[in-house]
Order: sequence, then C-alpha cells, then structure tokens
Amino acid sequence: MPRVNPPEVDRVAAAQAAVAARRARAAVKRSVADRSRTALDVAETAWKGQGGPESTLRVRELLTSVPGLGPVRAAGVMERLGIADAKRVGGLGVRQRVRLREFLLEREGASPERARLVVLAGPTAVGKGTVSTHIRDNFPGVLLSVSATTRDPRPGEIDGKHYYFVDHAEFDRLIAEDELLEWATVHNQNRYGTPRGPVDAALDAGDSVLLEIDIQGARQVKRAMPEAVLVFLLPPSWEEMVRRLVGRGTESPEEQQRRLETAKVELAAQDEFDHAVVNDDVARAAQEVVDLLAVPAAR
Ligand SMILES: Nc1nc2c(ncn2[C@@H]2O[C@H](COP(=O)(O)OP(=O)(O)O)[C@@H](O)[C@H]2O)c(=O)[nH]1
Ligand SMILES: Nc1ncnc2c1ncn2[C@@H]1O[C@H](COP(=O)(O)OP(=O)(O)O)[C@@H](O)[C@H]1O
Repeated sequence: MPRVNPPEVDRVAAAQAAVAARRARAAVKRSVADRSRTALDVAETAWKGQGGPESTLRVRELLTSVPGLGPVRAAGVMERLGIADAKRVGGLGVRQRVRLREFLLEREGASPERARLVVLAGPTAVGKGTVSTHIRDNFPGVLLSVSATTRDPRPGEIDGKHYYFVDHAEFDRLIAEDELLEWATVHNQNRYGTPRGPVDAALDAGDSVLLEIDIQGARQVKRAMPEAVLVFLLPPSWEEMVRRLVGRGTESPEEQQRRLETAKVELAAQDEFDHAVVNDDVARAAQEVVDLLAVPAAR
C-alpha cells in the first residue's frame, strides 16, 4: 500500500532528500578534485542510468572539479562541446556524451599511470628554469629533455647537461634531418630545439618526459603530439615577475624591456594551455607539475 503523509511530512522528507543529494554530489566533486576518481569514471557511472549523484551533477560542476579546469575554461569547453550551461551529466544527449567522453579521455589519459609528455612554458623569469631544475634534482623518474641551442654557454653551463651548444650549421642540419621535435627562434635571437630521439626513446620505455621550452615550441608539440600536456607557469603577479627578472640580473635593462614586451604577448596565450600552475613556491609548483606527469615522487 502506498503511504499517504500529511503535506508537512512530505515537505520535510523532500528537504532532507535534497540535502542528502547535495552532499552526495559534493562528495563526487571532491573525489574528482583529489584524483581518487576520474571525471570520465563519474560520467560513465551517470550514463549507466542508475540515477545516483553522478547523473544529477551539472556538467559545469563536473568539469570545474577536474584539477586545472577553472570556471572560465570549463565554460569554454562546454561551449566547444555544444553543452548548455545548466545541463546535468545524466541529461546529455548521445552526441554530447560522445564529445564529452572524447574530451575527458584526452584530458585525463586512458590510464593515469601512462608515461606522459609534459611541456612547461611561461613568460620570462617566471621561474621555468628553477622549477624544472628542482624536478630534475628531486624526481629522478622524470626525463628533463636537453635542448640544442645556438646561444653561447653562460659561465657554469655544461654542454649536454644544460644544453647542447651547437653552431648554426649544425642546427640547420638538425632541422634538415628532422631530428628536432620542435624548434623556434626565441627573443628574436637564438634558435632552440628539442632533440626528438631521447623523447621518443623515453616515452617508448614508459618514462615521463618534461620539456621546458618557449610558447611557440609548446604549440608545435601540441600539434605533433596532441596527447602532450601543456602547463603554463604563472607568476604570483606581474610585479613579482618583473622583480625576478631584474633580480636575476642576467639581462641588460634594454633586454629586460624587450622580454617584458614578449611576456605580455605570452601571458595572453595562457588559455591555449591545459593547466596553469602558479610559481609562488618552487617546491609546491614543481610538485604540481610532477603530479601531471603521473610519476611516483622521489623518497
Ligand atoms: N622552442 C624552444 N624553446 C626553448 C628550448 N629550450 C629552451 N627554450 C626557451 O628559450 C628561452 C631562453 O632560454 P635561455 O637562453 O636558457 O634563457 P633563460 O630562460 O632566460 O635563462 C626560454 O624561454 C626557454 O624556455 C627548446 O628546445 N625549444
Ligand atoms: N618561486 C620563486 N620564488 C622566488 N623567486 C623565484 C621563484 N622561482 C624562481 N625564482 C627566481 O626568479 C628568477 C628567474 O627564474 P628563472 O628560473 O631563471 O626563470 P625562467 O627560466 O622562467 O626565465 C631567478 O632569480 C630565480 O631564482
């Protein structure tokens, strides 16, 4: 026999059910944010149609729970996928499900333990070199690619460790023989490029690779290898970035000015990247990048 309750009992029960549903959705969002579940797993569960908290979660909430996807990027993704702002995961049409599935597959990788190619780029003096050196020294499981460059070595730089220092003829040969995964002229001065061989060998062996290169190079890598993860390193503020550039003292005032002009253009490109990491603290920023590489931390 169906139960008949006085209206206020129904209202209380409905309010309690709404609170329980909200809590369950919040738990789902937390599990994605702390990476104990992937967003794709949540979506697949919703699409099995059992009506749990996964299916009543809004797509916007699911996407913003994914580490590195803020509200602005999530809105951009939804627009690209043709999903209206208020849509719930369980209420998506077949085509929307296919598009969201493909997006999450690419974003989260088929397996979280798979070796990854991560590209770290960002404006001048944000600390790219400092963060990647910290990773090289503390996370031996990551291969930090050594670039070839036509610039002269600075005092203390070692050929083969910091860069392969080559002349223009050798750089031309590397390009002609397709030995570079990407290359670019940086700050209108010298050419820099990533040797393809060591990157391919490391990925084939299941090791993750980190490239610390400029933004033009990052774009080329994404075109050649769409599964690469692009990370944009951000300064805590513009003023702090200027302080770091000036404090480093390796460029003349004219060169600093030129780099700051380039930095404005580069900062405008941050939305092209998959993740943004703020370099307020070197060890913390490095850990965030390493998490994206999906390698176990050094003990
Ligand atoms: N495209 C590309 N850029 C690179 C490569 N290696 C280094 N760079 C970039 O070249 C720029 C200048 O590097 P560097 O001469 O070491 O100067 P610093 O970064 O100012 O200390 C930086 O933005 C690097 O990220 C590379 O292999 N390819
Ligand atoms: N998190 C940080 N806090 C304070 N200073 C930093 C931080 N990261 C880097 N720096 C300093 O900022 C300057 C620029 O860093 P660097 O790694 O040379 O930048 P990039 O390689 O991006 O040009 C250096 O003097 C470095 O010691």
